[in-house]
Amino acid sequence: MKVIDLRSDTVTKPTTKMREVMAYAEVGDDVYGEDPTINKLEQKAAELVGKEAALFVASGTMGNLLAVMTHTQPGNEIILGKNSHIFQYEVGGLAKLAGVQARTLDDSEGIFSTKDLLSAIRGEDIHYPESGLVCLENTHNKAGGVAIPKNKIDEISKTAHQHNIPVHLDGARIFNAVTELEEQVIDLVAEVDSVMFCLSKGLAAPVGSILAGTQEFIDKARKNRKMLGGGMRQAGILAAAALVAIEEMIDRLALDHDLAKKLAEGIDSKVVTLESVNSNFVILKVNEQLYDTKGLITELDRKGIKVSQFGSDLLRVVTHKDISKEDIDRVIDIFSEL
Ligand SMILES: Cc1ncc(COP(=O)(O)O)c(CN[C@H](C(=O)O)[C@H](C)O)c1O
Repeated sequence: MKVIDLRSDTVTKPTTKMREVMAYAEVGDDVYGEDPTINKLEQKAAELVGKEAALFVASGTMGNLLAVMTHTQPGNEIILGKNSHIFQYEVGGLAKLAGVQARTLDDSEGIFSTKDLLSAIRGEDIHYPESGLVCLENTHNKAGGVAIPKNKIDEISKTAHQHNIPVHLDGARIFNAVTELEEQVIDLVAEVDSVMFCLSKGLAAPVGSILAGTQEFIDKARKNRKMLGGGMRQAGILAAAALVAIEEMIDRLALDHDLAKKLAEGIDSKVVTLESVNSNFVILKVNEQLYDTKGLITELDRKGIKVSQFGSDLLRVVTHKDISKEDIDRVIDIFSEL
């Protein structure tokens, strides 16, 4: 039976073209800055998001950790959403490895308010840590893949900058955000100081993310990456696939969003109701009178459908390039039969 894997867009497999270019990639020792394919990727990625420089890293988590480490000093307090990926799902790296404490704000709608930000920014007081960084996320995972409009990103960034605090954007799915908002990515990230975006999710590269910012910031982040053991040698093999990801896989994200909408509109089931659909995320609420959520996930898995648990009675369904229209039709049928 064919498995329809809707757990996440992290499961995307590289395209045939990615595998071909990986095989013939021109490589060198990237620790010495001599991998031509990495250099080309970092230059193109920086241009793509309108920043001075960019760094190829192993994962989105590493990119976010490097941003926190590089913007802050140990002992700083960083301000971020209580539902942010950096706070919820990055293993406490900001405390253990960056030595900062988290000040969380309500980002249930995908971003916190300027009012809440102002109340969290530390003033001068002998008792206070310094507010060292503000982190945002777009699209926002725990808010259901919601895209945050430019004006909200800019408003928070402006307020942070008025208090000399830098802003990092966790843009793991920033290209899903621009697809949803029909914005240019350069405009959407213009006011943030650093942005991380994932190559290995909707863009389907096998590995990696990009961290972009000023040249000075990226030079420091590169050194921090080396300290974390993230200096890579002939990484052009991975960069070749990443170049295909940014050159060819951004425009097709609209297809994933269309399939998410198709699923949301087609769901007609006694066991789940539609909670939300944003970008490539569909959130379903389980009727716990009929199924407990974990039991339903197991039953779906038995039928060849993989989904994620997203809350006590919520499922997350994420569409991506390896999901077809026919797959979505089958998922709708299976839910209607349950
Ligand atoms: C907003 C955001 N920022 C960062 C990351 C981390 O990226 P990786 O470290 O997995 O490459 C993720 C991954 N998200 C993954 C998923 O959604 O399946 C899991 C939860 O880690 C993310 O959603």
